[in-house]
Amino acid sequence: MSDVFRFDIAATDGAARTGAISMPRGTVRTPAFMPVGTAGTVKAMYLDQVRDLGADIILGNTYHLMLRPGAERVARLGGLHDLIRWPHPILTDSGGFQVMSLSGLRKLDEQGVTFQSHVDGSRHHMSPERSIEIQGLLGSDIQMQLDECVALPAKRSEVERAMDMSVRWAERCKTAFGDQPGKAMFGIVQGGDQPDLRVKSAEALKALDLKGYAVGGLAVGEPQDVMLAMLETTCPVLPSEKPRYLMGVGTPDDIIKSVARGIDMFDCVMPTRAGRHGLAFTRRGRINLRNARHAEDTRPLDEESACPASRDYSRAYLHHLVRANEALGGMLLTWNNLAYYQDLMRGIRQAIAEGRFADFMAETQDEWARGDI
Ligand SMILES: CNc1nc2cc3c(=O)[nH]c(N)nc3c(CCO)c2[nH]1
Repeated sequence: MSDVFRFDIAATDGAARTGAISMPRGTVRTPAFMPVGTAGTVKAMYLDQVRDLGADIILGNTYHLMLRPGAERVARLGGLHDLIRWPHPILTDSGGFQVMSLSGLRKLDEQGVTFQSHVDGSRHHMSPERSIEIQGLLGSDIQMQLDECVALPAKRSEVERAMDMSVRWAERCKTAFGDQPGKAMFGIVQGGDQPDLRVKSAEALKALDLKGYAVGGLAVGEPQDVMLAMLETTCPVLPSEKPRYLMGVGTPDDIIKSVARGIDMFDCVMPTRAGRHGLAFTRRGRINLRNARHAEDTRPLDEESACPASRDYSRAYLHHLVRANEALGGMLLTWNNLAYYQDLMRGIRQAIAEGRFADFMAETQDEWARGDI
């Protein structure tokens, strides 16, 4: 396998781009949605199914995997790809976001984050260097810098402090990552809802000449229009020939509007988490299968879908499974939701390639607006 990491843009339509990221373990068609495989599994799915739905890459988490089974143990077992039997690209988040949202007793300073494991209470310290070392032990193809994501709303001084430190951590992560042909370390733009801080962060990371750039610090409680405004501020500053990854986003509407502003990659727990809670994403919007109105509805979620979970099972049966809290309910709805997300990404890529993305956006939003069938 060649040791090249490269991003080729095949077509653009306004600020939207479609193309492919080529890596030794495979090619990622963009815009891409990355199913979240937090602890080495996309919950309630077999990874063969995930692949068959069209996913080219999945996301893993440094925080979860360093705590259990442990980064050195994963390395001794041959790395994450062999362990979970996913030979395609894996992107790993650096752990900072998860530490701040999951762990106890955490302290963050220039050296890194110190925290207590939510698994067994053990204490850990993670520096930017250690985060990159862990991602290397896991065998990650795209490694994220360690950063500090500030929840919004936040004081400007807090946002600025975290943004400046994240830039310094990006420099340390670049040094720690070194030169790994075929792999990439992405910087993460911070700056909260402050346009000038977003520009400062993007300019500083651009100067590091990294292989890709994430837009972080969003999908943390701000309204969608604030998120989109930050993309309009940030994307034009980032190098157009490098991939742009919007972290933690989002709903289908978030995704389509973010693609229109220049984003190439997404990850979000929504399709998988919502599936486990009885929610189905469809071309006509969201359906809560717990609702009694589905109890005798013999229609499938979407008879036009290629996914068996969407096409072959009645809403009545899905309603029963959800109400009975049966594992199969979460499995089928997760399968349906990931199928819908990958179908949406495929439609987005085709529309951009054919220069009809604006029409595609309008048609898709009209279908959602028509509401539940
Ligand atoms: C659900 N919303 C969300 N916003 C995020 C923002 C960040 C961020 O700013 N930095 C890092 N490292 N990860 C982030 C993640 C986890 C990945 O999905 C986020 N997830």
